[in-house]
Amino acid sequence: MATDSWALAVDEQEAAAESISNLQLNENEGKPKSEENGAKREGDGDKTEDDDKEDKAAQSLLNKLIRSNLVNTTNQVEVLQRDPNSPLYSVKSFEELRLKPQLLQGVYAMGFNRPSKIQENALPMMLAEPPQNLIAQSQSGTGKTAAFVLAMLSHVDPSNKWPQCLCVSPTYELALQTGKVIEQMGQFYPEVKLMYAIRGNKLEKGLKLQEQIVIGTPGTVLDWCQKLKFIDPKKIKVFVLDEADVMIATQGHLDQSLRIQRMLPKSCQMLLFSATFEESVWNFAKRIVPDPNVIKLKREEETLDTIKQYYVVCNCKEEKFQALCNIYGAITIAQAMVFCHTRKTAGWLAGELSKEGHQVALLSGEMQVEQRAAVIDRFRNGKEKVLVTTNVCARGIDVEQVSVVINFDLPVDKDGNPDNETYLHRIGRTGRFGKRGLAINMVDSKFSMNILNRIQDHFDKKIERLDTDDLDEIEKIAN
Ligand SMILES: Nc1ncnc2c1ncn2[C@@H]1O[C@H](COP(=O)(O)OP(=O)(O)OP(=O)(O)O)[C@@H](O)[C@H]1O
Repeated sequence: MATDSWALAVDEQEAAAESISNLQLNENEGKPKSEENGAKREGDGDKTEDDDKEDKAAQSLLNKLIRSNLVNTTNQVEVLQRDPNSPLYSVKSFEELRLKPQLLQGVYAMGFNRPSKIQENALPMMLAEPPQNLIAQSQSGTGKTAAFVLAMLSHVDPSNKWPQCLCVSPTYELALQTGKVIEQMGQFYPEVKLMYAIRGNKLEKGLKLQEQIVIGTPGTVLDWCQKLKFIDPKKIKVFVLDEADVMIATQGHLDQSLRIQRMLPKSCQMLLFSATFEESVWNFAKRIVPDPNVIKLKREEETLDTIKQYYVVCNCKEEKFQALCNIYGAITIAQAMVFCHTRKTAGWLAGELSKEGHQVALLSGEMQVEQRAAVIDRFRNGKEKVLVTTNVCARGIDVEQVSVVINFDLPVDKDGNPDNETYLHRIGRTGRFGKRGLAINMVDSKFSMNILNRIQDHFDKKIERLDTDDLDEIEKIAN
């Protein structure tokens, strides 16, 4: 069915366009000119680099908003020291870091008992004297933000009433989130003040900032350093560039970040963080951070080993819905995620499931990031038992407790080929959890049967046929 890939492409563009225009609508209010270069041309259909950046930024924000704790990993941290002869320090407790008591109190008040894997190595390096430069990469949720926030707070001298730490984030919303962490961790250290260099924060001409830490987006930070001179860049001791992979997706941000970096003194400590580390990020990182120490933490791989996979053959979406109802009638499902191609199908399906008495949450492309986070949060807290979504909305979101995943439509890319990566991400689990899961794929045409076969071949894992009219057979899959 050729319309499948077309529908997906349309849905993706539609969703991207809307989430972007939502973000951009907000962003353009009172925004300095220098940051308006990312505006999307309405209706041009093609995804631009800026759209990708907004996708990434939105995803990163979503992850932050819904994350309640640290992502654990069994992988080992890889450390490349600038000076291989100097001893490699790592710490197993926050006490070993000899933090200021007010900061230690802040760390514990946040519920942190011990450093995360990345923090074990990154914190001693960042807190060392003389200061060391660092490039660190690890997946979202592994404790990078908390690490550099602690480093910034440790390095400021509160008796000096001028900016000493500068942190740049790719978007207004991400800057606010990081700001919140600074405020939380510094809650017992009220002498240290924070200023947001973000759109809408208009200061009087000629003002000199007294706050020791400034967090903002590259355009505004650059203006404040260069044009408006609210900040004297020569007095900056610590420069943090967060979410480098999101940052470089926009040419403007990349240039602005480099221009900020060039205004800083040679002695300034440069720190750069990224969730991913493709070639482009690495090239950018090396330009921002001279003589770096490098810390990398590999992402935990997902696997299909503990997942039982089935497929159901149907003729149309109504039959697929009926099959879904039969499955629900036969086995107890604590929580399920159902993926559809288009927002229209997702909306329709959520409506039908509600009519059947299911508590359904719908994640849809027209929702703002905060609304999406609220839906995911409710679902994670068990307020709804079924989450119906399109792939665009749920990409990158981990809802680990879900034991059943239903592909109401199989994942295909824009050319109509199987999207194996998305398939794995939807139903796979990281080895560590090892929880058994159930995946049910709905097939409704020769096209989708072919996609299913290719996915099966790709992973070399059998996907069994399931007859949803046979209640006994369905019951067996639950065991
Ligand atoms: N040492 C720790 N112990 C317990 N929880 C922690 C620790 N460090 C961070 N956290 C918590 O873990 C979550 C993820 O941490 P953090 O936001 O620093 O990760 P991150 O790698 O910066 O993620 P992202 O790339 O999404 O910003 C947060 O809720 C944070 O409060």
